[in-house]
Formats: sequence, structure tokens, C-alpha cells
Amino acid sequence: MSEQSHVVVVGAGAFGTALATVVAETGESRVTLLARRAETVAAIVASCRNEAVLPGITLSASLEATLDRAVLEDASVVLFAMPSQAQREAARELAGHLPDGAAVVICAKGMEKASGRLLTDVLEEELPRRHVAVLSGPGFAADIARGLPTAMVIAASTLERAADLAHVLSGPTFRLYPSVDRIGVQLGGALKNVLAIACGIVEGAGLGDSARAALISRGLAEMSRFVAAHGGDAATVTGLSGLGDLVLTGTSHQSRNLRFGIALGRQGNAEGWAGELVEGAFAAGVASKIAAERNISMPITDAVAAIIDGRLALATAIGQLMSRPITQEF
Ligand SMILES: NC(=O)C1=CN([C@@H]2O[C@H](COP(=O)(O)OP(=O)(O)OC[C@H]3O[C@@H](n4cnc5c(N)ncnc54)[C@H](OP(=O)(O)O)[C@@H]3O)[C@@H](O)[C@H]2O)C=CC1
Ligand SMILES: O=C(CO)COP(=O)(O)O
Repeated sequence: MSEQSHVVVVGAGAFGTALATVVAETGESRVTLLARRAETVAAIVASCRNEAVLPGITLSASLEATLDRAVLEDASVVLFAMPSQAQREAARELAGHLPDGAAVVICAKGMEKASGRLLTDVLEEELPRRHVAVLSGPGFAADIARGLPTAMVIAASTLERAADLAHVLSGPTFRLYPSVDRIGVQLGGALKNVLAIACGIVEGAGLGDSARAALISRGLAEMSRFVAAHGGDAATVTGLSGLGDLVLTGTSHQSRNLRFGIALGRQGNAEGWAGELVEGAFAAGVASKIAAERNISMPITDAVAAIIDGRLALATAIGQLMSRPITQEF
């Protein structure tokens, strides 16, 4: 990919806007944010702001914004920054505008709830002849957009493609590590959200920091088993997309998944939670169902899914987790 890459970011939410501004700031590529709301485009063009999702942050002056899907037609890299459950719909809507050979990068952290399928499978089905990649790892949109140092992973079908994408998208404050493990990288992002909810439950219920540390370690073991069962590399989840992101979102109150879990831990249910995207609330049920079907041991994920569904009381969940048969850690 050359210096003239045209990067289009689809989805003008918090993450899409943050990625668009940090890539635009490198000055190496033309960057366009494809939004759905006229007021978003007007605000970015007039004042370099997207206050609804990144309050108080000034975006790159070179960032372009538009509502016109035709902008995709000369794109070499397209970032899909809408939520997991919207990725298929977006692919269908935009397929006619996406050039053959373009890289389409999944920036969501989840799995498709309706089918239980990986997002790479979903996009490859909807977008043949495009190269589907995955961007994941620890990085809050506001941190990225402010230019705070952030490191994430980009996984593609070959190391050459991943390295090309890493070079196009990285800059002085945003560093991408190339990977060929698209399965491990996307599942690390999807499953850490479930475990961040679990960390929130622990915090909200006042179970202590020791419980949180145990949960992070044993949660990582669950992630490794799930990734390996899907043909990914279990070691991937010990890196940025997995442990790195779990440490971030399992401990920082910037995380929506953590805050949702805190509400669950405090009041025992999710009543009153409105509006904010909580990807782990979708992923918990999907992962738990697949784990049961494929005989993958995921006791923490199962408990989170059951608590969210109102099938299990917190006290019972803790009792069940603590009274599991004593086994070796590894
Ligand atoms: N926020 C963060 O810090 C991070 C988020 N992520 C991941 O990024 C993904 C998006 O999260 P985030 O940006 O925070 O969410 P937001 O709720 O802030 O934004 C979601 C955006 O997606 C847009 N959208 C929804 N459906 C479509 C569609 N079919 N076509 C085009 N755009 C669509 C929405 O547009 P509209 O406003 O018009 O409804 C909205 O602007 C999630 O999977 C999340 O896990 C990953 C790392 C960090
Ligand atoms: O994934 C994230 C940062 O890496 C964002 O986490 P939340 O979706 O929990 O806010």
C-alpha cells in the first residue's frame, strides 16, 4: 500500500471517530469518516468535533466526513467501526460500493448473536473478493482520539497484508502489531468483554481485588480454550487482544462493560441500564451456548450469561464457581 491510500472509516461512533482522527493525523493517507447523521458530518466539517461521542476532543483538521457512500469507491482500506450486531447489515448495505481487493477491517469486538458465527466468517460471506482483517486490543476511543499512546493488534490472512495495514494505520501515538491469527485476535476482543462484565460484578458486589485477579487469570484460561477450539492460537490471548484488553477493561471505569457489570453486581439485575453499547452482554450468551455445544469448559462465561438472563442469582453463581472440583491450574 502506498502513501496515497484512501482510508474510509464506516461508523461515526466513538471508536470510528477516534480511529479516523488518529490515522488522519499521520498525514500519510487521505481519511474519510462515513457517517449516517447529517449533524455529525456538519459538526466535524465546521468545528472538527464529534461531541456526541468524543466530548471536548478536537479532531484532525485533515479528517474528511461525509454521508455519501460513493466515497468508498476508491478506498483501499475500509474500517468497519459499527457494533458487532450491525456488521452484517452494514456489509450488505455497502457491498455495491466496496472495490474488489479492498481491505475491510473489523473494528468491533464481538460475535454474531443470531448465528454464533465469527465476524470474519460473516464479512467473508457478505463481501467476497475483499480481504477481511481484524483490529482489536486495549484502547479506549477517548484515549486514542486524544493522542495518548496506544498499542493494538491487526490480524489479516497473511503477515504481509497485516504488516501493510499496520504501516498504513499506525502513527506516532497509535501502534499496531501485525498478526495472522484472525480467530484469536477477534475472540480475544469478544470474550474479554464478557470477563470485563464479570470483573464489574465482582466490584459491584464488593467481592474484593483478590477475586478480580483470580477471575482475570481463570478467565484467560477460558479464552485460551475457546480460541483453540475455534482453530486459533491460544497464545494470542496472552497478548494485547486478550490479557491486555482484559486488564484495561476489567479495571478501568471508562469501560462500559465494566460499568454494566458493576450495576449487575450492585443490584442483581440490569434494570435501568439504558443506551450504552455493552458488547459483552451479547457475547456472553453466544459464547456460553457454543461452549456447551462443543464441550468447552467456560464456567465464568456461563455464570455471566446466566446472571444477565436472570437465570442465576449472584450468590449462587459464586457458590458454584468456588465449589467446582479441585483440579490442577494448567
Ligand atoms: N468505544 C471504545 O472505546 C472502543 C470500542 N470498540 C468497539 O467498537 C465497536 C463500536 O463501538 P463504539 O464506537 O464505542 O460505539 P458507539 O455506540 O459509540 O457507535 C456506534 C456507531 O455505529 C454506527 N452504526 C450502527 N449501525 C451501523 C450501520 N449499519 N452502518 C453504519 N454505521 C452504523 C452508529 O451510527 P448512528 O449514530 O447513526 O446510530 C454509531 O455511530 C464496538 O464493537 C466496540 O466494542 C473497540 C475498542 C474501543
Ligand atoms: O474495548 C474497549 C477498550 O479496549 C472498550 O471497552 P468498553 O466497550 O467496555 O467500553
